[in-house]
Amino acid sequence: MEAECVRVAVNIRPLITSELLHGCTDCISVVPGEPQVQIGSHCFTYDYVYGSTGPSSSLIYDDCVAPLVDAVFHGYNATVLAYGQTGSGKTYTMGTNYNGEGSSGGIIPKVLETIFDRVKATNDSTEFLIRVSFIEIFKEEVFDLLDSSSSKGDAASMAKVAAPTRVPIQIRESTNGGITLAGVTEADVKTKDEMASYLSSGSSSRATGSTNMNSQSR
Ligand SMILES: Nc1ncnc2c1ncn2[C@@H]1O[C@H](COP(=O)(O)OP(=O)(O)OP(=O)(O)O)[C@@H](O)[C@H]1O
Repeated sequence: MEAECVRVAVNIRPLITSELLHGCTDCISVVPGEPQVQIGSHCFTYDYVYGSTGPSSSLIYDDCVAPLVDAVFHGYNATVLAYGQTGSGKTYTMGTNYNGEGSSGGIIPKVLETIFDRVKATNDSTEFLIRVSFIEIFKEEVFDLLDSSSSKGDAASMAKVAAPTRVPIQIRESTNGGITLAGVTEADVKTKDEMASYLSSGSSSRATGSTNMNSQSR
């Protein structure tokens, strides 16, 4: 593991069709050979920069995520957090909309694949228990996306809205100071396909507001 507990990578997405049609041009450039970007006269340095004229985005998993999956098998906890304004490419980068078909370059599908390949390759005397939860924080409330009793968003609509009947779950602090999500679904999964199907059904329950910047997302 690297010495830093938190490492930050920037993934610069290419301009999407609607931006090209509006005559937009890139506002960000990568400083050659450096994990640094330049916007106007300002430079920002990160641990990694991908996309645009920098290293290919396909390297993100191997550089940033594979060491975390490996650490999980050694008893560590790991988090991959995508952060950015609407339409900046979080869903694409994470592969959240992956439905199990074909291959996706996203981070989550690759994590699923690695976990199950590793379990398969591990000595039969080791028992693994893999559970999956999928939650959404929407307008400061937490929703369980794997709760089958909650209504789903209207998948046919381009502009999905929060289903009004969804009941938020409570965030609680346990006696040992840990944070728990009261009653959140923790589904046991035994195969990659099973895990991908939870990802797919959970994704379809997300309450995604359509904005000018992400109306192409799906
Ligand atoms: N690296 C990339 N290469 C090509 N297209 C990309 C890339 N990243 C994002 N896109 C495209 O840009 C659009 C917006 O991306 P995405 O939906 O992932 O944004 P988001 O940050 O998840 O938005 P929101 O917060 O509104 O959900 C989509 O059409 C997506 O396919």
